Amino acid sequence: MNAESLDGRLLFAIPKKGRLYDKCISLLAGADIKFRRHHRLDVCVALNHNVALVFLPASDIPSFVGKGNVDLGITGHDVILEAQMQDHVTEILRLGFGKCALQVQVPEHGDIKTVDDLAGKRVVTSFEVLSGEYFKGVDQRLGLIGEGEKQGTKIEYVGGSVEAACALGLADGIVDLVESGDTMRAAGLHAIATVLQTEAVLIRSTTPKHPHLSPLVELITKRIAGVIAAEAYVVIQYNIDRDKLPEAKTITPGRRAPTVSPLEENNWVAVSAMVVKKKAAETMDELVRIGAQDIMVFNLDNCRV
Ligand SMILES: Nc1ncnc2c1ncn2[C@@H]1O[C@H](COP(=O)(O)OP(=O)(O)OP(=O)(O)O)[C@@H](O)[C@H]1O
Ligand SMILES: O=P(O)(O)OC[C@H]1O[C@H](OP(=O)(O)OP(=O)(O)O)[C@H](O)[C@@H]1O
Repeated sequence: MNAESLDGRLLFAIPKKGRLYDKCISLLAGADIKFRRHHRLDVCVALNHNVALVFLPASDIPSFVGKGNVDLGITGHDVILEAQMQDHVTEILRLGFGKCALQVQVPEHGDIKTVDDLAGKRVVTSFEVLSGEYFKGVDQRLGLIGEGEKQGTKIEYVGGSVEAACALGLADGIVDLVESGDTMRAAGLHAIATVLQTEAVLIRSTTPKHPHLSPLVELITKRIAGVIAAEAYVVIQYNIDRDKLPEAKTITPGRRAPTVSPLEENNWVAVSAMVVKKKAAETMDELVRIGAQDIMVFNLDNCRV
């Protein structure tokens, strides 16, 4: 790989490992962005687009995109705020994975029960900016900073294994990401407040360095949006008496409108519509209740919405 082979290509940053990696790789496949990554190389050109993929730590992606070094990226909403890049990057698409919450946690059986109890004590985190802002608000409200002798909450950075900090005597509480809560519970902690909800997002620079690449950014965005929608929706198809159609349409309104076709049977129609995958079973129950028959549900491989 040399610098010339990247010339003129759209640079697209992907997390090189961690929680977002696998999902990003399957999104690229769904969007038909083909690449062959050589062992240990963090940059590779796409085989079928004017794109080069750059594999970076998720937490570095906001500043690479924000400063215009790369044109497009996938990372967590949380790390954009932590890198203070929210004014420099535009979140163009929420991706529906990497969903978790940044939470304040304390030992389950300790004396500290609330955020106010923790204020003024020691907090360990990998999110020192977001935690600092959060506790600044708490400290101000409690009068711990500003006038007088009292001390504000002490925020200390660690790069990983944050959940061990209380047991090791380094902290009275921590601020860390929680998805299932397994890590938190295994460490004997529980959450007492939520700082932020987050998920993975597709981002571009707010002031792009290569505006001529905008059509390619839009094409990739539409393809990725299609992959996300295909994962979130199913197609439901059923037959129903035409007299029940108004009710059926309220149960399956589709994204724009349901497709209704006449059947070769007096007064019966076939209906098909996109339905949110999570609500498919519930929707089928409601259709059965109003007399629908031959109800079928199909997964989508891909779509454009
Ligand atoms: N348990 C989780 N569930 C869902 N999303 C998560 C979870 N943990 C982290 N994320 C999301 O993934 C992003 C990257 O976190 P991750 O811990 O995978 O990154 P990393 O620090 O680059 O990897 P590693 O911890 O292996 O060094 C986070 O900023 C967050 O947006
Ligand atoms: O609520 P849970 O489902 O248990 O997920 C939360 C854990 O996931 C993340 O770490 P990860 O496992 O990605 O590893 P890391 O600590 O090396 O970042 C996060 O830092 C928590 O430790």
